[in-house]
Amino acid sequence: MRSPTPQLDRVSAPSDMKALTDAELRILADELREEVIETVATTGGHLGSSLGVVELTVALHAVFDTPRDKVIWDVGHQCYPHKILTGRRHKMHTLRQEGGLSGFTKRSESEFDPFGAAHSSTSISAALGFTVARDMGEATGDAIAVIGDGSISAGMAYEAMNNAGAMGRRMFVILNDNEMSIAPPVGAMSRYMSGLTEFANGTLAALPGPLRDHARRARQLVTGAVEEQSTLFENLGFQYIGPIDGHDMGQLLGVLRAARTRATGPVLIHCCTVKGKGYAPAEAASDSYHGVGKFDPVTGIQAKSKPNAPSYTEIFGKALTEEARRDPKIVAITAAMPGGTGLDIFAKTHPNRMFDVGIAEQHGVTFAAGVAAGGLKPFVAIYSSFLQRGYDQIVHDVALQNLPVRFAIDRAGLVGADGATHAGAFDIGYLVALPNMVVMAASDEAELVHMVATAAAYDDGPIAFRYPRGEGEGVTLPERGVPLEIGKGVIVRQGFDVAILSFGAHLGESQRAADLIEAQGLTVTVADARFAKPLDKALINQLARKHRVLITVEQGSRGGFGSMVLDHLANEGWLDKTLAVRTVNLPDRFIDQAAPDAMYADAGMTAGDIAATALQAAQLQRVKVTDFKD
Ligand SMILES: Cc1ncc(C[n+]2csc(CCOP(=O)(O)OP(=O)(O)O)c2C)c(N)n1
Ligand SMILES: CC(=O)[C@@H](O)[C@H](O)COP(=O)(O)O
Ligand SMILES: [Mg+2]
Repeated sequence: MRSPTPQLDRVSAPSDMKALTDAELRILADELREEVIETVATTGGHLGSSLGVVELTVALHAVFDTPRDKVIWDVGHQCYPHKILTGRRHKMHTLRQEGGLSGFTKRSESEFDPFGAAHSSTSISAALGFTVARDMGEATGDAIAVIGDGSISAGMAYEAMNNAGAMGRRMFVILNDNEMSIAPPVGAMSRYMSGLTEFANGTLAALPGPLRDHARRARQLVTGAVEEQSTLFENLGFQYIGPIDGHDMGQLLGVLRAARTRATGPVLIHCCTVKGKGYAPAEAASDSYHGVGKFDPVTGIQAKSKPNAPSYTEIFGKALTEEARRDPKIVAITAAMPGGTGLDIFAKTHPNRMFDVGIAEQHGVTFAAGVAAGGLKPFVAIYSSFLQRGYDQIVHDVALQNLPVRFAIDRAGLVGADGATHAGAFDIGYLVALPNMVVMAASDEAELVHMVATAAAYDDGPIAFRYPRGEGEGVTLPERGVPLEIGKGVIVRQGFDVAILSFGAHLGESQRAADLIEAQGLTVTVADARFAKPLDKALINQLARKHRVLITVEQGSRGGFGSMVLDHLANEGWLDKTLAVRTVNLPDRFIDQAAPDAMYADAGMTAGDIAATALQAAQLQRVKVTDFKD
C-alpha cells in the first residue's frame, strides 16, 4: 500500500511549491523519493541517478522560477523527480514505454524540459545558449545546468566552461557529484573533485568556526592553485561554491537562494550526493541501481526475464577476450561503458589491456588511433549512437591515416526503452562514406565471433562491425572465430524470383519474410551481405542477374547499405534493365521508444512489411525473368 503523500498532492506544478515552508519542502522531498521508487518499480528505468537528486530537484524548483528559468538536466536520466513535480506525475506509469513519457528530458513533452538530452555533457553549452538569448532580450530567465561528475569528464563540458567563464554572464552550473558514473568514475578530474570533497568533508568540516573563514586559502593548498583563484572552476572564471551536502535541504535552499540573489557572473555549485540515496538496495548495489528493470519495492529484487540466449554484448566480450589470449597486441577501449560493452569481461582476464577513458568518445577514438599508430591492435567498443560523438576523429585521425583501429559498434539498430536518442541508426551511413573503412554487420552471434576474429586479423586499415542490443539468436557458437574473407557475403537460401540481401541482424526477419513470400508462390533467395564496404559486387550482380526483385534490408537509416547497393546497381547499369529494387531501412524520422519489435513495426520493417514490399515490387515487375537473364 502506498503511503499518503500530502505535500506532493499539493504540487501539480512548481509554482505550487512557492507556498510551501522549508519544513514542508523537506517532507515533499521524502514523499517524492517514495513516489520515484514506487513508479520505477513498475516501469524500470534510471533509478539511482533520480534518487540522488530528489532534494536538489525540490530545491531548484522551489528557489528558481521554472519554466521561465531553465533547468537543464545533463543526460536527463535523473529527471524522474523533475517530471513528477512538473505536471507529469499522472503519466509516470507510462515512463519509457510505447506512447508514454520519455526516460529523458524532451522539449516536445513539457515546457519544463527546455532542452532535450540523453547523450551526456551538453547541458553547460545549452545553458550558455539560453543565457545569451536572455541577455539579448528573449523572454527567458536564468539557465541552470545540472551535470554529474561522470558527465563532466567529457571535453564538451570544458569547451562550454571555457566559453562561459570568459563571457562572464550570469548562469549556474550545479555539479552533481555522486562519485559514480555508470561504473566507478575514472580519470584525473574525478580524482581532483574527490580531493575537493574529501577536504570539505574532513579537514574543512572539522575546523572551528573562525578557521573556516580561511578555508578558501587552505583549499588552495589542497588543489595546488595559487592566490585568490583556488579551484579549477574559479580559474575558468566561475564563482565556485561548495562542496555542499546535496541531501541537506537547509544547505541547498540557503545556497541556491543566496546564489540566485547575488550572482552576477557564472556560478558553479559543487553538490555532493549519493547515487541511489534513500533506498537501501540501491545504495548497497555496486551499480547504485543505475538502470533497473521492474522490481519489488520492498526487497529491491529485480524481475529479470530469463534470456533465451546470451547477449551479443556478452558474446563480444568473450570473443575478444579469447582473441586477446592469442594476440598480446590486442587492447580494448571503452568510453565509460565497461559493463554495457562487455569489456568488463575482457578486463577480468586482461586488466592491463583495457582502457576506460571516461565519457570521452572523441578522445577514445583518437586515443585508439594513437595506440594503433604505436603498433598495437585497439578495439574501441562504443555504442552506435555515442560513436556519433567521435565522427571527425574517425574521419581525420583514423580513416585518413588508414590506421587499423577496430570499431566494435554495440547497440546498432533500435534499442527499445531508451528511444530515439540511443538508436543506432546512422553508423552504417556515416562509415560507408569513408575511404579505407571496412564495415561489417553480424547477422547472428556466431557471425559476431567471426567478425571479432576478422577484425583481429585485419591490419590493412580501419574496420568496424556492428551488432544489436540484447540477446542473440541462440545459434551454436563456433569454438573459435575464423576470419571472414573481406568483402564477401554468403547465400543462405536459394530461390529464383525474389532476392533479399540482408545486412546485419535483420537476417532472421528476412528469412521470415521469405517464408511469407514463398507462401504466395514465388521463390526467394536470402543472402547475408556481411559487408557494406567493400560490397560483394559479384554477389550483388549474381542476385540482380537471376532474380526479378532485389530487396536490401538493414537495421539502419537511409544512406547506408541499401544506398551502397543502389549506387552499385545504378553504376553497373542494372537499373537500366528490368530489375525491381527496393530498400528496407529505417525511415527518415526518429522513432520513439517502445519494445524493439514494436519500434521496427513502426519503422515498417517487419517480415510482413518486407514481404509486402517484395510482392508489390514483383507485381509491378511486368517483364518476364527470361527477358533479362543471361
Ligand atoms: C555521450 C554519452 N556517452 C555515454 C553515455 C552513457 N551514460 C549515461 S549516464 C552515464 C553516467 C553519467 O554519470 P554522471 O554524470 O555522474 O551521472 P550519474 O549517473 O552518476 O547520476 C553514462 C556513461 C551517454 N549517455 N552519453
Ligand atoms: C542513460 C544512458 O545513456 C545509459 O544508462 C543507457 O540507458 C544504457 O543503455 P543500455 O541499457 O543499453 O546499456
Ligand atoms: Mg555521477
